[in-house]
Amino acid sequence: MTASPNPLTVTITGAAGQIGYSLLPLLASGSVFGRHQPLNLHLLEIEPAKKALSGVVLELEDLASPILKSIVPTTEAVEAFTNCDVAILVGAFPRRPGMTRRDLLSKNIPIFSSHARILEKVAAPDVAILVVGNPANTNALVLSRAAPKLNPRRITALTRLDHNRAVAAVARELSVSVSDVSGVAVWGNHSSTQYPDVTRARVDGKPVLDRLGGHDGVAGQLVPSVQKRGGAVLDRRGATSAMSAAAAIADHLRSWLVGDDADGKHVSMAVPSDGSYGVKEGVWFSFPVRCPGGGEYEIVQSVEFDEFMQRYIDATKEELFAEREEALTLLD
Ligand SMILES: NC(=O)C1=CN([C@@H]2O[C@H](COP(=O)(O)OP(=O)(O)OC[C@H]3O[C@@H](n4cnc5c(N)ncnc54)[C@H](O)[C@@H]3O)[C@@H](O)[C@H]2O)C=CC1
Ligand SMILES: O=C([O-])CC(=O)C(=O)O
Repeated sequence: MTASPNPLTVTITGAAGQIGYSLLPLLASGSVFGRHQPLNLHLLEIEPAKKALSGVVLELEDLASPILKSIVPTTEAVEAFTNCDVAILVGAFPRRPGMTRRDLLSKNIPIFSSHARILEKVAAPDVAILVVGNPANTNALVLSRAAPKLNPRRITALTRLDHNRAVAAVARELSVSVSDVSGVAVWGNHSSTQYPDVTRARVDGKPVLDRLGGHDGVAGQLVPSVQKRGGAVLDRRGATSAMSAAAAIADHLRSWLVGDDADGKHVSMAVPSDGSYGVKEGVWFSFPVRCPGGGEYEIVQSVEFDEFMQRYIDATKEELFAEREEALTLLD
């Protein structure tokens, strides 16, 4: 996506929530779509958050951003999604204590299917959609089922936060700069079954698995620490990750829609499975992808699985197909 003199219309749902609050300044500063790309921001919230949203709008105005051409706060999804080029779907029903993933799904299916139907009708025809609200992978599937006219390749879900967590963990462990780390990928679901694969990690192009403790070392420490990182933040902050989630949304959109991986590194993104690596079609699965920019992506095809890796992939794949079955039952 090269900067266009025409404003890009970006819709953020759940805009007055914690992630919205950290994401909006990144958008307004131009650090996502570029400092010369004018933006219209459409901010969707639910009625109880209307007043808080109006406060967020005051702050957005006070950023005095030269690229913000208009700000539309609304509680009407049709108004929010009309002509939108990019939809960032953050607004979701939150997980409450004691809720299972099925309970969470049943609360979120109506939200994502109703947004899907409206997006299909009123958004720009090639709207690019990023699903953030949890359970993100399966909400993306629900969205696609409810809006069959939307191109599934234009619907992605966020696992870049997990990817960034894994890259940062390798860098910390080896006391190197994150920019020297490559070859890390996150596979599967944005949940504790995700597989953050650091077995192919490289620093300055050299393999580092041995320095990370080999298969046993990473299975005992680094992998579970990335899988449970969201819980660790929740435990200390008393709230879920928001600053790092917003930064990951910015990274995801930049890679996917602008294209910033010219240095040859791949990134991780949940995209519709196409049979790659034995993941049958029908779920949004996180794969390593390369993004040339302009909304294209290619799943990296060259990774060889050993038994160690296959076990993790099977576990996260099974969870996603089980979530799919539950979602399809609830959708019927
Ligand atoms: N995929 C990922 O890596 C991550 C996903 N998340 C998920 O992102 C979501 C949002 O997180 P936070 O901003 O921290 O939550 P939050 O609760 O602070 O904000 C969510 C906002 O969504 C709004 N909302 C609820 N239903 C809505 C609807 N139907 N339409 C429009 N807005 C609606 C709420 O009023 C609230 O302001 C959660 O589902 C969370 O689990 C959070 C971190 C990482
Ligand atoms: O469970 C949540 O809402 C937070 C989350 O996804 C994460 O931190 O990865």
